[in-house]
Amino acid sequence: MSEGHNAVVADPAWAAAAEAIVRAGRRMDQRGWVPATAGNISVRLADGRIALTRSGGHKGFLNADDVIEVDLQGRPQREGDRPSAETLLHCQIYGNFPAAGAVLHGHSVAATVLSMATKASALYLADYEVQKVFEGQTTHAARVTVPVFDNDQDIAHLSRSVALYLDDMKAGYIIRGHGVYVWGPTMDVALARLEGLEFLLACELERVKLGVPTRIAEERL
Ligand SMILES: CSC[C@@H](O)[C@@H](O)C(=O)COP(=O)(O)O
Ligand SMILES: [Zn+2]
Repeated sequence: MSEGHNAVVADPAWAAAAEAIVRAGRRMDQRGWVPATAGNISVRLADGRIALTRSGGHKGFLNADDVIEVDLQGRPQREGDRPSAETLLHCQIYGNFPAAGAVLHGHSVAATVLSMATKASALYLADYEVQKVFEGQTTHAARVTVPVFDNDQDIAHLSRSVALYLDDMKAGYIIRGHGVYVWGPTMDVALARLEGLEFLLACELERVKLGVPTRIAEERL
């Protein structure tokens, strides 16, 4: 169990992680991806500690004290700390991907609306140059699958559905009517992937609104 994190000066690695989370929250808020108190953000430090947002705060107005430590099972490391409601989804990503260093969750309009406009269990992104922001993607001439899971307030139950597909995810995943989860080896990479995914979902939403053909879902939106 670590000391409290108010004395961040004494722990530069923790201070850097908290600062990365605060900056990411501001960025996500500027883009309209974390309305009200939506969203959660975490970083895994080199020593394995997980820094995560407290539950219930506005992610655009975070400060270092809004970032708390949890272990890989999601247990807060300081008595009284209330971690994100979706802590288990962060821990699942860190447990599954040893190289994951940051996890981002947002509630954009595009992710929310597109995932509610179909009952399909995946959305597809194809023919876009920006797909290359995702891991292993080298060309627009490909189709990137983004799994969609039905929303569930039982996060342990939801995580068991996610677990079945986690190894094959190139661009993160979507929870229906809720939002996206994206990760990367560093906060900068995770933010770039989130920005790429949100850009592509926004493009698809525009196409649906224009009534032009799209390959976003295998059934018609
Ligand atoms: C505005 S309600 C959103 C929450 O239910 C949840 O989905 C969320 O993203 C934020 O929860 P939090 O507990 O602050 O991490
Ligand atoms: Zn959420």
